[in-house]
Amino acid sequence: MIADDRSTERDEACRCWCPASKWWLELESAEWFVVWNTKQERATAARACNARRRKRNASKVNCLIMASASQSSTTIADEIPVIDFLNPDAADLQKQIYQACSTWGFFQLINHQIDDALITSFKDAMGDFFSLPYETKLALKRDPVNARGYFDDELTKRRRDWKECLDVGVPGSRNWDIPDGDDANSCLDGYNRFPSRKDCPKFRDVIVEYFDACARLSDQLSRLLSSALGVQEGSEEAKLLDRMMHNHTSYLRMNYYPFCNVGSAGEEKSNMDEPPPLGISPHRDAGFLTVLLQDNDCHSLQVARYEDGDDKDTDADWVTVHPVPGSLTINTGDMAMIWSNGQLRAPLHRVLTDPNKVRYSAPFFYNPGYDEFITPLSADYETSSSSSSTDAAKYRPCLWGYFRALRFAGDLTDLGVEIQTSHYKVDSDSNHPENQIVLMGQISFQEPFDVDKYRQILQMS
Ligand SMILES: O=C(O)CCC(=O)C(=O)O
Ligand SMILES: [Fe+2]
Repeated sequence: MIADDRSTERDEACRCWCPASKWWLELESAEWFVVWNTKQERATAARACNARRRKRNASKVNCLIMASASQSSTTIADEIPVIDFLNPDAADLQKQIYQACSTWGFFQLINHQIDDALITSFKDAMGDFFSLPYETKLALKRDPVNARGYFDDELTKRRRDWKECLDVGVPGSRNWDIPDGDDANSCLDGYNRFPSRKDCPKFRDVIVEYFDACARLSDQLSRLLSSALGVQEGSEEAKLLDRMMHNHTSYLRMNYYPFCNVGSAGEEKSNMDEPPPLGISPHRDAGFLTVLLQDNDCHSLQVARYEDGDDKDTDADWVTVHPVPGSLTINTGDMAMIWSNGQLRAPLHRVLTDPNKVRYSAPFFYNPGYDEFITPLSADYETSSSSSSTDAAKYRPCLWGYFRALRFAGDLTDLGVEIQTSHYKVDSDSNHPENQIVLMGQISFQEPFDVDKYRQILQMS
């Protein structure tokens, strides 16, 4: 049984609150409550609900499926692969990573070799930062000409997230010793804004050390993925990764999710007749891969489960990613999906809010150089028949600096539809592949991108 005692007070429409998913359920009949105790029953319920939703052309039954996934999360979470980085069998390690990234797009990495003491200091540093007075954090606020810094007003897929963040990225000079605001440090994403040493004495040193450790780990993971995809070391195709090691444009995001006792319209919990807001709305990470440090106490990250060959975003079946103690959660992003011609998945995921607990997390986004055109590996733009020795390319080349600038613009301000990899599918009629060339002629990747200045071109796509 998943609903708490409020379920006994269901109204005509059989609405009830599901504490497991923290979501309202709209049900047509009470028998739906009891069918979710096993995975098999849950799958049957999901199929029946989908059929019912299609028939009624309604969106509400979605909630039922989301809730059912997290209800049985103790068993389902076990299915997100746990991979041991110290596996002595290199071929087996590659295979496991490939399998995880081509199905779930997520796995949990144990024995990742980032020091426990560093992780503890990093978590303490995050806690210190987010406990600063709001005005102190606000003084570091990001803006339309600097993507880095503090913010609490991010939009994901045009909806405001329930979180506070601080973004710190690799300096333009690639040298952490040069002062953050120095011209040498500016790049498309702007420049870093750290709290003062007076406010957070050890913060900068700890963040830089953790950042560098994540970059090294990301490089190792990318190479394992690349070998698993059959890319030969030293080959032309491997060069993207060689360059990425030196020209990556990664950033580390520190997330703080306050507990949430309001509905989506901001009313008090007692009056709530809307589902609560989300910590982060469903999205895919834009870069190559993400190294995520999760919160051991508050488990709110959910990933969409896909059936074989299924690539739909609607009707997602959500599975909670309970962090294995000591692990880092890894997922592949949009650029890995394009690069692998769709063999690796950029998984849809979201973060729930919690009515009682705060949560901290820190994704490190490992991103290519701004000027890289990410192109499907060993794929051919001429090939249309499956009898050819190379696969037909599924995506057109994607300029990372353009994709990143547009994603940032969409996080900051509502531009209409957010840029997605689907806009680069060979059969898409989107203007992005052409617009990226136009924009490339107008901007410099060594200068902060100005969202307001290029608003017109951003909205053209
Ligand atoms: O907080 C989390 O666990 C995930 C965060 C996330 O998905 C993101 O910041 O892109
Ligand atoms: Fe994410």
